[in-house]
Amino acid sequence: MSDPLTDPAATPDEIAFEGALRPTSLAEFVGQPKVRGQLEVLLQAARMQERTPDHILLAGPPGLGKTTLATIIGAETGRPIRYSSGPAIQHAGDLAAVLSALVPGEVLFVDEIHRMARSAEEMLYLAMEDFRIDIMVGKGAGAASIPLELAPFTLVGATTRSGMLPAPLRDRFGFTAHLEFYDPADLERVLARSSRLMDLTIEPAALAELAGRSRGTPRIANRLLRRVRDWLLVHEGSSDLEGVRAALELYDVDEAGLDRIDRAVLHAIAHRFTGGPVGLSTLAAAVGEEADTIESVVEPFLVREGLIGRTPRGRIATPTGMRHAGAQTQDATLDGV
Ligand SMILES: Nc1ncnc2c1ncn2[C@@H]1O[C@H](COP(=O)(O)OP(=O)(O)OP(=O)(O)O)[C@@H](O)[C@H]1O
Repeated sequence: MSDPLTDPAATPDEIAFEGALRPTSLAEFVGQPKVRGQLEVLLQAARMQERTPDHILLAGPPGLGKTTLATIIGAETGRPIRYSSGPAIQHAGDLAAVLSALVPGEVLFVDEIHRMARSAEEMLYLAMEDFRIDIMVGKGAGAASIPLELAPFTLVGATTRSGMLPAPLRDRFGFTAHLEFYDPADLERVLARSSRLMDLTIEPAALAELAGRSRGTPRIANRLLRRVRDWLLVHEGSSDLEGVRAALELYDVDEAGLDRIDRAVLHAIAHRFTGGPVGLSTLAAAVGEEADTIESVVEPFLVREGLIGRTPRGRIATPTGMRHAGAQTQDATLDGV
């Protein structure tokens, strides 16, 4: 199990908390200036021509605001929004039921769209292009296809793996927004906004500290803020830099945003395997974690921070990573791998 504090995926108990902190307009949406600008033009053009906006694909790692943007697209266009997800659409019939219930102009949000069944994907091609589907009734020689007209709608798909989407589906989106990790200044603004909504007063230096430990991800920033709020309440502590540092120390999040598992992985590569290279399964066994967790949650962050590198022979610690783990560096040329 990965550490829930720094895992970018939402936990079930977070849904209500996240809903309360979700911006409801593009103006309120912090950061991602490029995507915001692109969406503004796209939505305004549709408004001016009184048509449904083009289908939109939101691509990027978890916790960066895809669901939030979908909700905003609904709000900005003044249209109702219906939520679904790839894993919930396991048959073409599941999709037909959703599509046939849409009201004119509705926004249909499909989270994790890359996990939808293949048979449903094919139905979606026609629906996206022509706002109609063919429903198959009967079997064998008596089978017939009945065309069904759909209300015009805007599909907003979200994916953490745009590379896994088949090209014909990707091509049917009029616009793809690529969400990037947030820089610390933007995360500070996310945190300032969230603390206002949570009725918390936190000093700017303390917010900056939290932002620096949030892995470029608003979901993690909000989650750390929630832990700091609890700490302040229980310890009657002060909401300054020292208070935030003490709270994060309790939860094992270090100054670079590394948690217990990140540090265990880095420490194993640096010390046990003397800087690497080491294969994924050996590493997983050494730290007692699932290889999948290491590959999908821990590694991308450590690579992005320049602490480890991936080579054809396995994972290595960079000199920065070796220093972070308190290990001797043997080869200064590894920096920036
Ligand atoms: N740009 C932003 N400004 C303010 N808050 C944000 C922003 N982006 C995300 N958040 C907050 O971060 C949390 C997670 O966002 P959201 O659920 O939209 O992420 P997601 O990309 O859809 O994640 P997943 O891929 O796991 O579904 C929400 O509470 C949301 O309010």
